Amino acid sequence: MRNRFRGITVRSGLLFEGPAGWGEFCPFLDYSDAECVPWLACAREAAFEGWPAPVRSRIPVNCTVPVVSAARAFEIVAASGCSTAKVKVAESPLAEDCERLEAVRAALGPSGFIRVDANMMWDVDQAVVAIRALDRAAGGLQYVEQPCPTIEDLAAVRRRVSVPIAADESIRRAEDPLKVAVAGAADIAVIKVAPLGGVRRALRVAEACGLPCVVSSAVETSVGLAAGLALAGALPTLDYACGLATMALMTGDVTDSSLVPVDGFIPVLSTPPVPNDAFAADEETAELWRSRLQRVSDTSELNPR
Ligand SMILES: O=C(O)CCC(=O)c1ccccc1C(=O)O
Ligand SMILES: [Mg+2]
Repeated sequence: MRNRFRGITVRSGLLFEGPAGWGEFCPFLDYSDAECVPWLACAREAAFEGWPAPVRSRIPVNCTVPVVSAARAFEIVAASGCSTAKVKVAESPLAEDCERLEAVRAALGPSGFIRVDANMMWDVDQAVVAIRALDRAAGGLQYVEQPCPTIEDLAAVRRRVSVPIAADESIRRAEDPLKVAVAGAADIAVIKVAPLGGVRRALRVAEACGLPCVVSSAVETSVGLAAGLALAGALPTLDYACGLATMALMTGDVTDSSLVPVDGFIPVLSTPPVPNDAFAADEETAELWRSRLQRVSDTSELNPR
């Protein structure tokens, strides 16, 4: 990673090939075997089944701004070519988040869209105070992603602020993402293809939640990102830019034709890109992933869904 993101500085995962192409299995290292089962289903869908036909050929995307200085945030947004920026907040003092948002607005100009992601860091009162300040600093926020941990808290915040609320962790870490009732608690659903078990399952979650969706990545290589793009490409409607421009967060990729935005859009591929040997893991890391794959495979046979 170019910067620490979600507490990590190095991303690792396992790529495998099947008759339909390459799949990426890359749950974060702190996830339990049970929580990794849908990630494996997503990789297997790419490798063995392929994806449903898309209804659009390119996806508008946001650039992602980690917790960096205001000056660096300006550079990231200006260099991205994107007219929507997603900014990580709540990990640094509110005044610093506000400065970063002012810099992002300066880089985007008045017509750009700014969204923030708090990754569940606030309680309801903190969220209300912070969202009002951030909305002012940004010159208007498009939405705030997962301000608080629970659905009840999202609903409470939503009643007290005018900025729309997006649910992320509330959906992807739910016991059953197909049954989670976010409609009264959020205005927008963030859906991620790997934690939701692949393109087909994520499409069902999108339909079940009944909200406009934003497809976001889990910081995969271009192999895994292609699945997210397939999901964004297959959604019946897509009203917002997606969080799939995360290759820019990484120092490199495993393909020569990296899925990075051009003029704010990334193309939808019909099959995943074919990886090369760049960033091949050391033997210890490879063994960790082989045994993880075996355990998660065993777990998914015990709990078919
Ligand atoms: O949405 C984006 O622009 C980037 C993806 C992102 O923020 C993310 C990436 C990995 C894990 C969690 C998250 C998140 O949205 O919280
Ligand atoms: Mg999020």
